[in-house]
Amino acid sequence: MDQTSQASTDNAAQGRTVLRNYVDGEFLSSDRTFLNINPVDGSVIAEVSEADQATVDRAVQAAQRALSGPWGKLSVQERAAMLHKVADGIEARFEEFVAAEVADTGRPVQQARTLDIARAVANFRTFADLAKTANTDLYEMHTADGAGALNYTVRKPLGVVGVISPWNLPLLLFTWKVAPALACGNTVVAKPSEESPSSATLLAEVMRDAGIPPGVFNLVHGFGKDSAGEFLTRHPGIAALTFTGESSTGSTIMKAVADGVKEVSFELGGKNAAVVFADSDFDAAVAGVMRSSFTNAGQVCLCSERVYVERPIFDRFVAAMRERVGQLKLGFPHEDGVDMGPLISHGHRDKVLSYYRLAREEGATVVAGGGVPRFGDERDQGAYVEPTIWTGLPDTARCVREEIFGPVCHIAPFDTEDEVVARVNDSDYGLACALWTNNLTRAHRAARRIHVGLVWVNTWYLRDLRTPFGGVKLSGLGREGGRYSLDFYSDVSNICIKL
Ligand SMILES: NC(=O)C1=CN([C@@H]2O[C@H](COP(=O)(O)OP(=O)(O)OC[C@H]3O[C@@H](n4cnc5c(N)ncnc54)[C@H](O)[C@@H]3O)[C@@H](O)[C@H]2O)C=CC1
Ligand SMILES: O=C(O)/C=C/C=C(\O)C(=O)O
Repeated sequence: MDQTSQASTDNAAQGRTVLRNYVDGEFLSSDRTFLNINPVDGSVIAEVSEADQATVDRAVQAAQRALSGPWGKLSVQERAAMLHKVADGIEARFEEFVAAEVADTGRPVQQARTLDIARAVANFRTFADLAKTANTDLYEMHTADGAGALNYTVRKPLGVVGVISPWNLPLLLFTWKVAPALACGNTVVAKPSEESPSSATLLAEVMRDAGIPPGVFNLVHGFGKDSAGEFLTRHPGIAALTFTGESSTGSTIMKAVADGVKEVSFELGGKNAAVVFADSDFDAAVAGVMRSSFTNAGQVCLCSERVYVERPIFDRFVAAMRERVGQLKLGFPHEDGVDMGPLISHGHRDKVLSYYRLAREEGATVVAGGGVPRFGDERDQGAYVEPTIWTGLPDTARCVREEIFGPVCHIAPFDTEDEVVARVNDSDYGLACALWTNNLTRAHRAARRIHVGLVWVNTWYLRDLRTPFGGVKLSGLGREGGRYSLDFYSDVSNICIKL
């Protein structure tokens, strides 16, 4: 039997916290729960109420009703003001959000502060302001009678938007979709990853306290198949579905929404390259590739798992990377100077370790890492792996072609720009690429030839939220960011007036 309450959490019989769903302005628990595990030491953080089909139905119906309630009558300026209140609410409880994100993922506290939670605030502020200041198109046209006509476009909400997000940057990616969806006047039913439900549950409290009307933001917890994820994607009441996660999940979701011809926006996997030319600033390139390979234990879709280095500097580059990887500090999230936490789960660690084994079978030279660190304390029950560097694999190796999503890169030499561009493009994925060179002409030329959605030159993961973000090939469909988000989360209608 479902129970409603004003509190996002409850206590289970064992004294554990239970995270609840948030539907139509009420926190809802269910009989069926799953465990939320801390990947630092394998301990239980909380139980999570899994939303069943009836709960998802209730959430979608509430979201549909809310479209014609007070929310639907707000001006874009009023909506934007409410989203700024949500951002204020996150800031007011900043350290609680940091703690929630750190508990679910084991990431360094410093990263949660400077990247994850800070970006969640920025997502709400940015899309509130963009929606408020967005312009629309105007086309004057000639008509036979000489009087002419005016065409202008208006943006209307799509309706109920389904949001499904992953565990790697939990609140950042959740709010990257929820914020623009709301800014455009939609209502939302959102499912965070089953691996990282805590920060989204806190966000529901912030939404309520900021005065977001009941039904406008609904949170459902659960898994994908036969659970809240699939119930949401198959629901006839949603108008559009936005998803970040694995490419194969994107494909499954696309089939699920096909019958209803729903709009989709997908940010999917990557097998991104970093290319280091001999004319680059060597130290900056080493530092940049360290970041792009090992940030968040390699669990960012933008991370570089393929590194190509021009042959004259190849040996020196590999040696510098080996030295730097040896200095990375793996540890507890709260430790001073910690660089890397565990992977998200033991399940994901099994996957990453299977590639560590495969690399050896495929003939890799293991330059650094390749195994599981031993700490001699509770972290040995956690999901840590060693940051790892390989060399010596052919471009056909599975470890060079498949997304691993861990702290690992393969470094290979190259001889010419044409050759490296072809090798970078020889991938089923096309999300991001980082180029390191001091030759500006080459940077522009290569950047245009590389078939990805995002190219960084002499930097990596430098984000301006107004820019288009997304990938080609198996890496995604559509673009979000700035006006691209406004376009996706709105129905753009043309109004033609004969003068
Ligand atoms: N941004 C990225 O590129 C990400 C890539 N991954 C990769 O994917 C692998 C699997 O990780 P998962 O967390 O299982 O990713 P996933 O793509 O299966 O899960 C992402 C989200 O989709 C939901 N989901 C899964 N199957 C679904 C379905 N059939 N219908 C509706 N929703 C569904 C999940 O519950 C979660 O909220 C990882 O080992 C990693 O390699 C994982 C997370 C993010
Ligand atoms: O900064 C962003 O908007 C997104 C970053 C990372 C991902 O999308 C991902 O890892 O999936």
